[in-house]
Amino acid sequence: ATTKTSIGNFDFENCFMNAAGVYCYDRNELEQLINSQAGTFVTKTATLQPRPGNPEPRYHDTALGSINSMGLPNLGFDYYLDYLLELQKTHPHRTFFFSLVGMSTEDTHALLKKVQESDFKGITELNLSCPNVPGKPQIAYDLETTEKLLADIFSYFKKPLGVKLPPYFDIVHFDQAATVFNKFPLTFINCINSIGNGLVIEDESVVIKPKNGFGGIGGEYIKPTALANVHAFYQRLNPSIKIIGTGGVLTGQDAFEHILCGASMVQIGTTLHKEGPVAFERITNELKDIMDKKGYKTIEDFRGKLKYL
Ligand SMILES: O=C(O)c1[nH]c(=O)[nH]c(=O)c1I
Repeated sequence: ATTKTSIGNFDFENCFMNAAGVYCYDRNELEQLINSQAGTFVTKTATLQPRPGNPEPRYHDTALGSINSMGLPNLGFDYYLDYLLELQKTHPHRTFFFSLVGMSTEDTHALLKKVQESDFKGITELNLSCPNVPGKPQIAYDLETTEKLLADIFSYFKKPLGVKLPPYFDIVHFDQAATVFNKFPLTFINCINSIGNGLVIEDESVVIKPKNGFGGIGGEYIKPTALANVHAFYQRLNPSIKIIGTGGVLTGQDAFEHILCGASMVQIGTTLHKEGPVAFERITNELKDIMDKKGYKTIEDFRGKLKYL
């Protein structure tokens, strides 16, 4: 079996990659992803200026997953663009993802105009779902603002673009959100970001410093919500808008379920943070074993074919 995939006009040797924020802060980490079994990588979400992020401790692993309130720490847009342009020379046949978001609507447009005018040939992931910048809402929970933002963006942005979404929890919200996304030539949507503003307690205390311990939840806790978001949008979106499945992937079986729900690419966050880039080899082999046992040669043989009772 092969776990290769495609998104838009891009082909990838493997349908696994990191989730933005994990193992993608600088050149050192990104190089490790390039040299791993991952099919591609996405950068840490970049802002116009570098950001130190929230006070530490701001990330904590638990038995069932993780909680984080990083606060968008990153080395700034130019650092990541420079590296991505360098990779276009050293790895001309590979396509990478550039995650970004502005701290204001104006900044978001400034960033995307810089990408549009640059020689960047990869895929842009606009993060509409950061839950950890105090005072800043998760943009994609405001569908009116999201529609206006996408309408303005697509008036000038002509390169491949997808959006990173927070989890939705109401069928009516799936309907309303899909109606908005279907209006635009999106290359993909990525479901889901961490479940925002959870609380993890050990003994009598929170485990992270920012926001009195409130942070985005990842790992085993979130797979049912992640699968539901992947499948809800798979059922509702134009087939031209691919779906990246993120959330709760620990094993090949978890990845199989994301693809069964409609995902064309699977991102790994918490498990990558805990295990390191070798996780890509393990999970890829586990998925290939499942496919071989079931007689599936490619992921297209079962993608989206979730059975109902
Ligand atoms: O706190 C973060 O940096 C962060 N953390 C997340 O869990 N998701 C996000 O999109 C972001 I931008």
